[in-house]
Amino acid sequence: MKKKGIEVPPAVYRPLIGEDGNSQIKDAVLQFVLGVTSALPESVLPEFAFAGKSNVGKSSLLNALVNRKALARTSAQPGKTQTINFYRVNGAVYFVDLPGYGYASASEAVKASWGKMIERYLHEDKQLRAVFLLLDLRHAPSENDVLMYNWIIDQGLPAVLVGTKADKLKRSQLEKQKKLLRETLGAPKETPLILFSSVTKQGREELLRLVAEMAKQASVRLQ
Ligand SMILES: Nc1nc2c(ncn2[C@@H]2O[C@H](COP(=O)(O)OP(=O)(O)OP(=O)(O)O)[C@@H](O)[C@H]2O)c(=O)[nH]1
Ligand SMILES: [Mg+2]
Repeated sequence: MKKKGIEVPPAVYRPLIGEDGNSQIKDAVLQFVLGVTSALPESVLPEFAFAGKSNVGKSSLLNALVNRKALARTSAQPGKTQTINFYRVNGAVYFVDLPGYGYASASEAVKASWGKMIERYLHEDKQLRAVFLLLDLRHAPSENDVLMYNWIIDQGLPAVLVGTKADKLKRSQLEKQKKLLRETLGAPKETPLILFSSVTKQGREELLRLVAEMAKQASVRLQ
């Protein structure tokens, strides 16, 4: 398969987060948009993908991370993001916004082609360092969430669990949900689980620290 020849400027590494915990993100741009038949970009920067059910808050989380209101389009209606969108951040990493799964109103054919597109990206992309799996803290993980989690692990990729919409729950409920998420997915305690809210920005610093740390490490893929 012919890959798109894409010029990537030499990475001028700028940290994503300062010692004081403040964001050091100065620029975030949409660089590639992949459709069902697009070739994967030949990127040289580490990539971090955000996966999860439609409406779980992937695009909102991305905006919160880079401190922009509407860089990634969000919507109260599920099925907003329909392509794989690569955002280059600080010239150092890509944040990759994936279409959501489990979007009930999409036709079977559309669901199948999105599924294949996501699967191909997660399976073939060489720069992918980790997949952040987003789970709505108000619900138990779905069958699709469990499948996705296992699929990430089977690909030999590090998974990071992110419980979203933390602002909607009380502290006591949060602890219960954390336990439920881990148990349902069968995730070991070594797998990070971050509570996140794009409204209060809870979890933002923790998530950026994790990305910054993983960006420094060599690719983990055996391929
Ligand atoms: N209260 C609250 N609402 C949120 C949060 N994150 C996202 N939302 C809302 O949830 C809805 C879906 O958010 P998106 O970011 O578009 O979700 P998505 O996962 O990108 O959805 P798809 O692109 O359809 O897969 C929007 O109405 C957001 O405003 C959060 O942390 N707290
Ligand atoms: Mg989206």
